[in-house]
Amino acid sequence: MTLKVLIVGAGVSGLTTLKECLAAGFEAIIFEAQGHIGGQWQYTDPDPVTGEVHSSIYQGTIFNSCRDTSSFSDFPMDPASYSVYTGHKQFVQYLHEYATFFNLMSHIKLGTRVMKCVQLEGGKWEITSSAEEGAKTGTYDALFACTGHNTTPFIPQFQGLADFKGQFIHSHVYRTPGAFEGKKVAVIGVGSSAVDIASELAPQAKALHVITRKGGWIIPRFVFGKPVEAFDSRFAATVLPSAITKWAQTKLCNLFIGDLPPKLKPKHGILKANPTVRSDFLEKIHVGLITPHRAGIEKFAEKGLLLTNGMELDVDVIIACTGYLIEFPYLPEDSYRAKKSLFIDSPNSVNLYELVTPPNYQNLFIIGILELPGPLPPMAEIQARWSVGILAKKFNLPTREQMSKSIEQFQQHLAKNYVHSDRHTVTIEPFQYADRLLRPLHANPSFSALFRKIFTSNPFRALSVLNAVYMSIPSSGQFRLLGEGADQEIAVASILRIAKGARELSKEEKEALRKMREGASVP
Ligand SMILES: NC(=O)C1=CN([C@@H]2O[C@H](COP(=O)(O)OP(=O)(O)OC[C@H]3O[C@@H](n4cnc5c(N)ncnc54)[C@H](OP(=O)(O)O)[C@@H]3O)[C@@H](O)[C@H]2O)C=CC1
Repeated sequence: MTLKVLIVGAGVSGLTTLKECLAAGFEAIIFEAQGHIGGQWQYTDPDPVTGEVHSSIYQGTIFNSCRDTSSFSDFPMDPASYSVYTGHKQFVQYLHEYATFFNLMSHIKLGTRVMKCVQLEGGKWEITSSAEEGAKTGTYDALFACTGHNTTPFIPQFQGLADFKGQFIHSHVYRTPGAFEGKKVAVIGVGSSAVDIASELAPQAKALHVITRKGGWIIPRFVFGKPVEAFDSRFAATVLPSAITKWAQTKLCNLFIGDLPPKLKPKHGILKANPTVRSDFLEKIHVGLITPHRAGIEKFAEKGLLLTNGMELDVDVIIACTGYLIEFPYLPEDSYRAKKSLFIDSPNSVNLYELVTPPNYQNLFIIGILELPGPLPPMAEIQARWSVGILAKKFNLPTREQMSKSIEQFQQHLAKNYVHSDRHTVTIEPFQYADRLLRPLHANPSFSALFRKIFTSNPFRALSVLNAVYMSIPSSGQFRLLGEGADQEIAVASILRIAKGARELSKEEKEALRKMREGASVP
């Protein structure tokens, strides 16, 4: 019997989930509330009447990971069309190309908002949705929630917020720098939103303050002319002892960016917090355009802020870049939220086995709620393949008790290895996580499996692939080389082209894509 599957959201996670579901022969459909695909990555202007915005993307958003690592594993981004780091417009264009190439659009119902999902006895999901033609209810065998975790702004309960007479916004609604020209601005936080927004506003603002409690490592996009990820590798992440890798990464960072400004220099090590990527932020501090403050917020006052170090800031605008709440309003809350974490007490702690599926509900998969030093799209794709593998009975989930134990161990791991914060409740180490999820599909690119290929296929090519997978920039084709769902032709061609640094798709890639389009693309 064909499984009937509903996917909520047509962003990065929803599109790749749809593609995997169709490839497995499921009857799958996406319900997307907006009138377009792209999810968060589709920039939207504020509503002219209410001022509300859908996406958290601002005009200046540039992908934090580079083109060669960020594509889905079987659909490379052509360097002839895409820049080394893509802006949001280019990335949405890529998502459109992906959806067209894999014939996904006819399986997407735009303008359809999922309102409520209830699990029925026996495990099916009853879904209530609303669209222009009215509300509808349907029943599905499995449900994928792919609406991301950067939608609901997290605004801490700042004391005195109502007393502030200036403008207060969350980064979620920030779009362009123009409106802040000549203003005195305070930005709270030092995550990607804070660092991007501060860097955009600083040249035009009268004063630009950045307030951070813990400081942070700010990693440049380019190091010695290459994307910073070119200095990462599967070898460094999975073969070298982690102490050596961390030492080398810290040395490289220090060498390249110099000593961090004291107000920014964190006590924690380089990968103990989610990384923030931006090349010009430190420069803007060094030339006096941005003033960092190492303090918390004591309270808001009529004319600005009182910081916990006793400093008073007189400002016109305060932008809280304080992150987002993990929230799925259409799901039962106990299907994803941890009741109370023993290790990190945060509303963002989740009760999901492998950060995907809850032990207490069946056939529910949440794709794409991850934080990682690297790109989300290939990881969301792996989560989708893993979930589809479960539904297709390629392997079984462990027992409920085992899943709960594993969630507890993951929480312990977070508490031990990351700064305790609402930001670090879904943080993963990408290679280890990817391999764990791909292992039951026999698709993890292990050294031994790739090494064996030297004796069973063209040895020179197999050696080049092994070398590229372990020593080169971590491109996502490595996840399509083996096992269930493998597509060797496109995977090998794109891995080798990316390792070479060629400036356009290779002939082999074009040929592999042509064959996929003509024969193998999903219906
Ligand atoms: N270009 C891109 O690709 C972009 C990607 N993103 C992504 O979006 C996600 C969200 O990023 P972002 O919006 O920056 O949020 P983050 O959760 O990453 O950062 C929140 C920041 O706010 C601070 N903060 C939270 N609460 C308080 C408080 N009460 N007082 C003072 N400071 C506080 C945190 O400090 P502390 O550490 O002390 O808790 C942290 O510095 C991330 O995954 C990020 O990578 C965002 C923007 C651009």
